[in-house]
Amino acid sequence: MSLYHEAASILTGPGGGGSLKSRIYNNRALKSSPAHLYALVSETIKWSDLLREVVERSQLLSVEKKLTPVLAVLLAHDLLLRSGIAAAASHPLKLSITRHKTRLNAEFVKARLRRGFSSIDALRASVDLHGGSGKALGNGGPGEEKDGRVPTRPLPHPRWVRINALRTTLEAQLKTTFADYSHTDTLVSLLEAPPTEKMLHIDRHIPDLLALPPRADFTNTVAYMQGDIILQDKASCFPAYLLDPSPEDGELIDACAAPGNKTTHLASLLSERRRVSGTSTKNPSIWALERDKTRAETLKRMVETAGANHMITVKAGQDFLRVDPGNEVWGGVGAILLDPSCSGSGIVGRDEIPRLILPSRDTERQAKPSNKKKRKRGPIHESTVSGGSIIPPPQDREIPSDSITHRLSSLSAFQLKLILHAFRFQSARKVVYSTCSIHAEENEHVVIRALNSDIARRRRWSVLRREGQVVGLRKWSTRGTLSACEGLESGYGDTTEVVADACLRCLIGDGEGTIGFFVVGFVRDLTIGEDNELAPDSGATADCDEEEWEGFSDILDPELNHAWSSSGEMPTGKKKKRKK
Ligand SMILES: C[S@@+](CC[C@H](N)C(=O)[O-])C[C@H]1O[C@@H](n2cnc3c(N)ncnc32)[C@H](O)[C@@H]1O
Repeated sequence: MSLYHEAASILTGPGGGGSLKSRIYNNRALKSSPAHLYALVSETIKWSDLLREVVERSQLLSVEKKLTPVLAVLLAHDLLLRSGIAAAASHPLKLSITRHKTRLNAEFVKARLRRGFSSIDALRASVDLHGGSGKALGNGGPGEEKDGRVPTRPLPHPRWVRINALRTTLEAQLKTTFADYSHTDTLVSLLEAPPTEKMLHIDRHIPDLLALPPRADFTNTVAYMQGDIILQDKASCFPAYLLDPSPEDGELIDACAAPGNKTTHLASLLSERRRVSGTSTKNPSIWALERDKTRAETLKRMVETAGANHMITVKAGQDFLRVDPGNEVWGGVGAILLDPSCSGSGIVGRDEIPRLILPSRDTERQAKPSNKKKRKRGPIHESTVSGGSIIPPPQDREIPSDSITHRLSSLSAFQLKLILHAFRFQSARKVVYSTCSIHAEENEHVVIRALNSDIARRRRWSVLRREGQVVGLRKWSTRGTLSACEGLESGYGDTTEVVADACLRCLIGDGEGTIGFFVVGFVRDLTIGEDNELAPDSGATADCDEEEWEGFSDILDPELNHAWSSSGEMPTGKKKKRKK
């Protein structure tokens, strides 16, 4: 049996327990060198997300009928990432892949560029850092276009705690809940300290945000139970802070609100601004829209616990796309926060298990997305390698073959629709859009399409430039990926560089302790009227079909430091068991 057939049998055969390494090294029936086999299998798993894409786009499997998806990714790995196929020149496996070398190479280059990497070395560094080509997607390489800084080793994820200004102050919490904590100036020293150390770091970008050691648990504290403190990842605090809500904005909409982290953050920021400016109003000024009625219940409870009932009106079951922006009810809305469902690829922990992702043979479907609505899809892996041990694919589960590319394309179409819909609100002058995705398709590409839209040009929407951003985020150094921002149509006022610099990205594992995240602001110049040269707005987005696949909603997990869980776990004083 060749090296590749042996590797394929390891990847698709029954697990049998033990680590991947021990299973290879202890298997005396294998003919290939264990070191060679282990390197091939583990590296192919790491690169499989990208290799899957290359194989699918080259249509290799529809031509080479004898190749299985596993063999295809193994061979593509050696052809594209190593020195070539380890087999005799006339070996049928070698021939089956080398005759497609040119096309595979071209698709490999495109896949690299789609992820925003200018060189193979930068892509390799990111894949090594993140342990996979899926996680590296769209990151633009950690620091690649910034300062070439690639962290040498991953640091643990801190616990982030947001102080809720509706109920308390940072000073009060430092004197009570965190009274016996020492302070450190740097996040790195906090993360390098023993996990039991009572230490905190006051964040330098987001006001009222604290970093605590990864294992710190506050869910039993009075402050947590009464909503004085909220567990919320740092990146998740960017959108409300970037929107910078002020009394002059009038009313605000949080269009995709549940479970309510960003809604309550908006309320906290706004109440602080009101307090400082002496503006007082008893009227609610934030509309929290949530399409999913069950999730809206969690939202309501979160709003209540945060003490924000007097500021927030929850519209349970309300689809933002079904709201008429011209209706007078919304006439006072000056700012909109959009944090829609996304692929969730930036969420730490969700994708920690390295997975073998295999290509589909169904290239016809790849070329033409199905029109079926709302089909939820499962994971696209066949085998899962957990902590180095192989878990065979569940026998009773259909193995869906849809590609990530199609998921991203339907998600991004939906995300764009939401932005264009927000642009239609008569008095809106600020929109913030965010995702917990690392994919450029859901981030910079959506921004460019939004800026190129008729409605943006007609109503004079542009990006919120870096110099106009709140001070903490102006200082944030990781910006949008330049190459992913190309494609601005002529006539748009800002350059690609300005747009990329306006976008903010959070990277996993770059030492800042965030999940993978993207956020951008749009602003509208109300001093000049609409551009009537352009065709009148048809309002068409509201009538469009829903997206095919909804993607992840911000499933909040106390273990991962994302506020309360989507199952509705709230600070009741009793810990409920979460469903896994
Ligand atoms: C990523 S989550 C939002 C997380 C929330 N912003 C937070 O920070 O807690 C996306 C939410 O948007 C909701 N959603 C998706 N499409 C929507 C739409 N068209 N109108 C209203 N809500 C929508 C989903 O049900 C989901 O609860």
